[in-house]
Amino acid sequence: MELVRTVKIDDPGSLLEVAPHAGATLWLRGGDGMVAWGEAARFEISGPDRFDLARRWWRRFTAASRISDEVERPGSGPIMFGSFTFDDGPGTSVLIVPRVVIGRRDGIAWKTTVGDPEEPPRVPWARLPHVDWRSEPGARARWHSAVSQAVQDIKADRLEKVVLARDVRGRLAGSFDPRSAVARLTERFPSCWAFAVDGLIGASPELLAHRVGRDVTSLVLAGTAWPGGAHTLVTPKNSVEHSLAADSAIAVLEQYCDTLDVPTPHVLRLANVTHLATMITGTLRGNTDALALAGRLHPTAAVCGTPTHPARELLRSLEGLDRDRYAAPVGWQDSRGDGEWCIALRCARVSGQELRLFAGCGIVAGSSPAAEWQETEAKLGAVRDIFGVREAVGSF
Ligand SMILES: C=C(O[C@@H]1C=C(C(=O)O)C=C[C@H]1O)C(=O)O
Repeated sequence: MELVRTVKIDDPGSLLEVAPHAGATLWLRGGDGMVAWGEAARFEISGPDRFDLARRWWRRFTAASRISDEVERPGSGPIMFGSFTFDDGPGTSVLIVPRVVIGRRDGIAWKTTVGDPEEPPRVPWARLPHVDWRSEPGARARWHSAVSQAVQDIKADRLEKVVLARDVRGRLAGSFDPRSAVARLTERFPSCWAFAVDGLIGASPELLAHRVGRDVTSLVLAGTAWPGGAHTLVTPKNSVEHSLAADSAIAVLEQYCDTLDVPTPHVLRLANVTHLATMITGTLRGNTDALALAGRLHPTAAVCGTPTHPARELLRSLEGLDRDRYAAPVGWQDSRGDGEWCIALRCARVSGQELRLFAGCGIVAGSSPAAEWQETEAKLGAVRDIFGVREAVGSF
């Protein structure tokens, strides 16, 4: 039985600077969050039951741990980070229990250790390498025909909305250090959740499920405008796209919450795009954990469509894409069941020297292929642009 110990520590300063090497797990927002390293346990799963299997495994892990936690806040004590696949298959979802976690939230900082880990050597940050982007002949034509087909299906009342996505691949010309990538992302997207979990890096603006005790929050985004493209965010098309996404989250959260507050949508401004956003808050009826909520919410109509099943079938046939861990829950959970699960958007999967970026957008009856292409380009810019910036920002 391993001892999981959390102690209060002095403010560590920049959390990113504390991460000792490029293999660290990172979860940051507005300067706070957690950095973690080492692996006390790892669990890989696939299939339609992946969320329930993950929760069961996590319950067993925490039940088998001896816990000493002098902080007792969300994220302290035993914690796992996870990244799930969008689809039931192929691909694996992963949970990682780090050996060491340094966290900070609301002015309180802590260190959690599992067992008695050795201090790893500190490896200086590597600059972000040059990327050779792969040219994709025919990608634009394929996109146009997929969007046109989706619009036809929607006009023929086969469904109301489908979210179509595409990927862009590149080859890294040198070694990749997620600390450098996340540093750039947090600078450019301070209101987003910047992460590096098992080779998935990104800065997501969309919170699928956040649970602290009985309080639940879900930030639903859908409806996008971007500089040089669609200037107007509040249009009938975007309002339809948005309300379908919000409704899909409300329909699930209603089943678990005694009270639910759904304000009118607000405008979320990011460096590359603006979104219509609805911040749903609720009070849980029972003790549903954050990952259970995320698993039930996934996939919302922000990343799949309405109704869910036909949209999922249509996107699968039109995209010709393995979404891998894009557009699926990424986040963390502690032993109390508190946690923070985002939708992995504005992200890239790094494996070896290969880099794969993803972006998608909601298609409704009023969508045009050219505008939706531009929308994916604006969203892809979130990660693509960090490779174009050459100045150092951390301790390289
Ligand atoms: C699918 C993505 O984004 C989602 C789709 C949006 C839209 O269609 O307007 C907006 C925000 C996200 O919910 C993505 O970034 O890849």
